[in-house]
Amino acid sequence: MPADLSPIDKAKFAAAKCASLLVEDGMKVGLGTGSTAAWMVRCLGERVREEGLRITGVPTSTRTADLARQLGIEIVSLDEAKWLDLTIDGADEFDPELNLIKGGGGAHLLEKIVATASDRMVVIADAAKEVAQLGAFPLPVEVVPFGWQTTRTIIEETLISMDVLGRTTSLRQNGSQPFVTDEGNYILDLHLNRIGNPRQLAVTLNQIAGVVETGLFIDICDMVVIGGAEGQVELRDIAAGTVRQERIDFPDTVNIFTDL
Ligand SMILES: O=C(CO)[C@H](O)[C@H](O)COP(=O)(O)O
Repeated sequence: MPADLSPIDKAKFAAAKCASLLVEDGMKVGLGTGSTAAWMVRCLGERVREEGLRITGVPTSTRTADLARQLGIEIVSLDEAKWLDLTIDGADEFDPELNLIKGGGGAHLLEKIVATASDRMVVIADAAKEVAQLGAFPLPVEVVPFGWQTTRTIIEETLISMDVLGRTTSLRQNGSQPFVTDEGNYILDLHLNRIGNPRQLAVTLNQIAGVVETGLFIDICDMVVIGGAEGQVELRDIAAGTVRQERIDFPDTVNIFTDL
């Protein structure tokens, strides 16, 4: 087992490796964004190289596109692919109904478009992402830069009538500048602590002019693969009512991680 990987990275790797095995030859696959998704892209790259797996990937960010290209995965735009067999992505939180908060990496707009254009969305996560109720992770809301301060005020006023515990917002920064998404927008992080009704909140926020998309993914995720630091994985499919446990063997050399 590689000595230099932290327990959390081992957990992310286990989930990513397990989900990468769901990909079959000829599939069109949505490639998520973030550190867990990056492991999955590396695992798919390994399968492309070593098994000759033929897949077409649709990346959800420039970061993921760059990584996939480097690893020899053929990538196309969503417009070229049109519809996908499967999207595999990380998440910041998931609840018992597999509703999600995403957007910690600022890519949730493209991630949501890609996930909803897929037959199945599989989330890969470590156990720390599981929550009884969404909201401890600040909810990312992508907003158009034009008039963003007005949009922020309207969001804050709207939150007064919502079933949430906290109501402060912050503009995501990249150093001393606002963080800018791949689509040229800003991100407001909503510090809500607990979201009583995620479905209602998502619909309400999406009605505000200037809001492009929220990081709430409601009824989009089909299955979560939860990885553990010892290589154990749990596959939870709420709709099918199944929970499956498996074990993923870690590669026994350090190099395989750096080579992936
Ligand atoms: O939504 C995302 C990016 O927009 C990521 O999937 C989410 O932030 C999880 O990231 P990580 O796997 O690094 O914990």
